[in-house]
Amino acid sequence: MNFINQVAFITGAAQGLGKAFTEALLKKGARVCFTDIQGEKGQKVESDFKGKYGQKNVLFLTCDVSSSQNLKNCFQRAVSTFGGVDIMVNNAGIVDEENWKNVININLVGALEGSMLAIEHMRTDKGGKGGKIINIASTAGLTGVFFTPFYSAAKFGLVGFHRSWASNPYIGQLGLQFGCLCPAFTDTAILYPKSKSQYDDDFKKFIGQYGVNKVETVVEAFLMLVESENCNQDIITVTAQDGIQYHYKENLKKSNL
Ligand SMILES: NC(=O)C1=CN([C@@H]2O[C@H](COP(=O)(O)OP(=O)(O)OC[C@H]3O[C@@H](n4cnc5c(N)ncnc54)[C@H](O)[C@@H]3O)[C@@H](O)[C@H]2O)C=CC1
Ligand SMILES: CCCCCC(=O)CC\C=C/C=C/C=C/[C@@H](O)[C@@H](O)CCCC(=O)O
Repeated sequence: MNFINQVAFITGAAQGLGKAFTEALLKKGARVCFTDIQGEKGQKVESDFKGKYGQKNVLFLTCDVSSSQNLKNCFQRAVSTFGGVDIMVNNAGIVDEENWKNVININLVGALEGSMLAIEHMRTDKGGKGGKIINIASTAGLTGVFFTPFYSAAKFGLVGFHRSWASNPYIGQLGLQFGCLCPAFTDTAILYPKSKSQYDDDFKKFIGQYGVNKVETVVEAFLMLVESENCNQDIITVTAQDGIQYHYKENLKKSNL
């Protein structure tokens, strides 16, 4: 599938998974507005991507998802630059258990606000063209994680929001699809939080036991959601042990996640 005429908006995308999702969509012909709180880093990536994928297909905006106004302005800028947004990817996230209200504001509130901007823009009963809202949660949103309870709480909240919207019986009439990606540990900077914790050794043991996903595998799972004719209600997990696994509403109930 190619994404010619499709426009994506991605948060937290100057590095890591968001950057890789941005490049994967650009390679397939989409136009992408990618955003991040790290302005300088994002601008360097923008210049690289513009060279590879075309000046008119790429836009970087400095954006802090914990600021409602900043996120709204950036979303509107993407709409006015590209003529609309078809795929919203709420990806920005942090691990910072000491400053846990930031974790809730970025990982949960930021993703909910991003989703609401996309819903209002895309819903066909309000003149939109429909679209996909992909939330990047985590397996920590499906199972408790003792060393990052606040992170896990934020991701559980995001999965709950995804499931609630995805199960809305009127979703087809609104032209919306909700897909959710839940990777386990993946080889990006987030695995190395700046602050130390009493659980660092447990964390290392955990990682040693469960392994770490390659970014490419998570990108493959992401593309399964965005390329699907209808990804609504889909939750995809990616673990080093079991690889990519689809969980539809029914079999998720039966699984132990
Ligand atoms: N790498 C992993 O093991 C896993 C990551 N995830 C999720 O994937 C998403 C992406 O994380 P990674 O690429 O792994 O980590 P990363 O740390 O490389 O990327 C996160 C990005 O979010 C940005 N960001 C942080 N605060 C922000 C804010 N207030 N506004 C906008 N952008 C902000 C950062 O600048 C960074 O570019 C996160 O939501 C994370 O929770 C989920 C499961 C596993
Ligand atoms: C089965 C759970 C999979 C969860 C996968 C993720 O979403 C990855 C989360 C990313 C990083 C976690 C890092 C944890 C580090 C620990 O050492 C922690 O105790 C450190 C907390 C440091 C802090 O408060 O900033």
